[in-house]
Amino acid sequence: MTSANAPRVLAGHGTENDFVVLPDPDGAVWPEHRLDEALVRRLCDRRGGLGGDGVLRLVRSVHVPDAAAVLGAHLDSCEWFMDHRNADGSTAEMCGNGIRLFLHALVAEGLLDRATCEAGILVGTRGGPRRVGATADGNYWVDMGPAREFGAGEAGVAGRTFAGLAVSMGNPHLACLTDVDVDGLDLSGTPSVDAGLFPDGVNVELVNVLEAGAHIRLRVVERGVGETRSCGTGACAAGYAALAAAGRAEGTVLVDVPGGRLSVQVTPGTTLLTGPAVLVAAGELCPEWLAG
Ligand SMILES: N[C@@H](CCC[C@H](N)C(=O)O)C(=O)O
Repeated sequence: MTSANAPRVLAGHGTENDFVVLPDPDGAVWPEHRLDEALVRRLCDRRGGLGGDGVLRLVRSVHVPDAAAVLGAHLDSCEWFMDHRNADGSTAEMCGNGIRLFLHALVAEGLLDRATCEAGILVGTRGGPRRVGATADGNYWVDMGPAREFGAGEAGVAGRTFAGLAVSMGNPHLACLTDVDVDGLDLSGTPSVDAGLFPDGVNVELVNVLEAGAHIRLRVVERGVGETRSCGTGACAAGYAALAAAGRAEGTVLVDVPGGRLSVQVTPGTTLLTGPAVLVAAGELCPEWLAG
């Protein structure tokens, strides 16, 4: 079934952190008022909608009203803007798995050529510009900027209290290194955290160190979503915390998540996240469903 008025849609994931992708290069298909919180929730609904941890709109920065404010002098160097929404309809500053899928989808949709993608481009996000590109082996890397510590906190999860490091990757994280086997935890609830330290909410990572400063396993409860099978910014925050716990300010950490494996390279100046991006389907949204 095809219809002239049916918006194009793709579905994909990065280490099984999955997204509904809406191509909207000229901002004409999904103006802000149309892609509202309620529609994002419906799209991400795993039974009544397509299902996903969030939505990524592929749009040129000039068509995003608040892009100039967040990108400033970088507006001209960021042709594209990753308009990310969490499954509950809220916006986030950054999404490490989403931005790799964003680049992959730009190429798949013919909006960016492969050579430019391999060289890397600057993408606008609500957390500022981020450089992202493809690796020779078909993965994607993103320069996430430096991890910034902003205190120590605790998370109440599954009837236990976990101590953690508050780390900003543009968005807020509490990375909790623990000896408790994270695979055995019930993460169906919302973690309790200090609202003073996290006034805008927080993503909580529960982390087992497999090899000090080199290899970790994590599970994550994301702000605006709940438990997901991966979180790119969370992997960076947890990698940074694992290195700090090993007394190091730099290094490369392998991060195992329920949905696969990511690599996080930390230097004093930046954080490089590398991992896969997968498109699963492409088609169109049914006007009848949209009108419902
Ligand atoms: N899954 C993402 C992070 C998405 C945003 C997060 N839920 C927040 O609200 O900060 C990632 O891969 O980084």
